[in-house]
Amino acid sequence: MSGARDETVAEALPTPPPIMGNVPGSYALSVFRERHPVLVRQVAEALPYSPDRRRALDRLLDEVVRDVMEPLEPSAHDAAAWAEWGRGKIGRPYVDVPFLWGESYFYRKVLEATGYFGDGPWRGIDPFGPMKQAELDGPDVDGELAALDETAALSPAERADALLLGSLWGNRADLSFGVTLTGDREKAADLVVDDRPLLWSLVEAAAPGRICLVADNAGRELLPDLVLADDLLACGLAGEVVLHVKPYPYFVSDATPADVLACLRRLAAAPGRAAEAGARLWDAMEEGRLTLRAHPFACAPLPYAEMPDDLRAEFASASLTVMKGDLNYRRLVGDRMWPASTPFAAVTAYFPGPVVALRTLKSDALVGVPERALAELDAPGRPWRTTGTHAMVQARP
Ligand SMILES: O=P(O)(O)OC[C@@]1(O)O[C@H](CO)[C@@H](O)[C@@H]1O
Repeated sequence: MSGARDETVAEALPTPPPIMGNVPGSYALSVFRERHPVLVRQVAEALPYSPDRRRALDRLLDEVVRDVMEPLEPSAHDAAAWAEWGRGKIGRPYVDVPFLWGESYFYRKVLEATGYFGDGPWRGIDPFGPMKQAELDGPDVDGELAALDETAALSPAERADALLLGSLWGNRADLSFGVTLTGDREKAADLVVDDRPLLWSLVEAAAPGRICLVADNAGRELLPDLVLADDLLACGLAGEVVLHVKPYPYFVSDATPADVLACLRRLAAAPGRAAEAGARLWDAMEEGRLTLRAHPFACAPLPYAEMPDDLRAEFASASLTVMKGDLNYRRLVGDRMWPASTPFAAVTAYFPGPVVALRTLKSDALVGVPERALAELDAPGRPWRTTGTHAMVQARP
């Protein structure tokens, strides 16, 4: 696809309005009204915060319930950046600004309340750490890692595909490395779009390429992401995997460098093939074949179309960028009210290289689904766009 043609396609697309939180009955409104207050209470209970932090969390709860975005403390290291991004937004209700923006700001305010960037003892303490740790220690993970041993019976192509599906469904956070072909067929049936053939042709054509894997959640999603990265490196489909994570805690479970290390340790401590993968990944990090990035833009309230030049150059130099999860999908397509049949290639034409989205559907942003498929999905009258029951693999060369 030539760059010139991409721009023409992009220009031809009318840009729909952003998804907002102030639409009665919408998923976005429920996030602000129901999810955020609960989350603030959960964070407050997860650690023995000192009285000053508890008061700050109470104030945040009040802010969320009153629904007015208050400014960051002027002393915050990033106060100026947020004031600039938030021009015309701060002071308004969370629900009256674009959904992506309001949510992002809320997570920044959680870190302010818990003192994550402050000078006190809570500096650098992940407020979502206890939840992440509980997930990683949970009994399900043992079973999921043990199931990796079943991949020994598969051909390299079957194994790569099974691990890809494990990584994809890991985004639902109830992943399973159920790698039997029956399991794969069941999972494939819930794929709203399945561009796996294009994905693998891109990977193979560039092998051993440099693959950027833009991670989403820690724990039970990051483990299968790492296992997939290991397989790509081990079978020579990738010469280098660049794993992009968040520089600091975000959207509850988003992966940070500390979470990557926790997952590597979890793999190394497991029996069987999981431990072997963990050992290879450890070596790959030491040798620079698996590298970590934690770019500040990963926590910016902005779509990828507005990414800074250094990140653009990074993605441009990759043979493929894989975007994991719902939030990355929203940022990739701009979190707008696209008619769902709008072509994925047209919406992502701005992206500086081949790109694949691996995502379970957990919010309203949706493109690239043909009208007929939409009608079939809508027919039973059950929600499918925001429940995580369906997934998609969308690729653009
Ligand atoms: O990126 P993930 O983990 O797949 O999904 C994150 C997400 O579903 O959680 C939010 C609800 O708080 C949504 O706005 C958002 O898209």
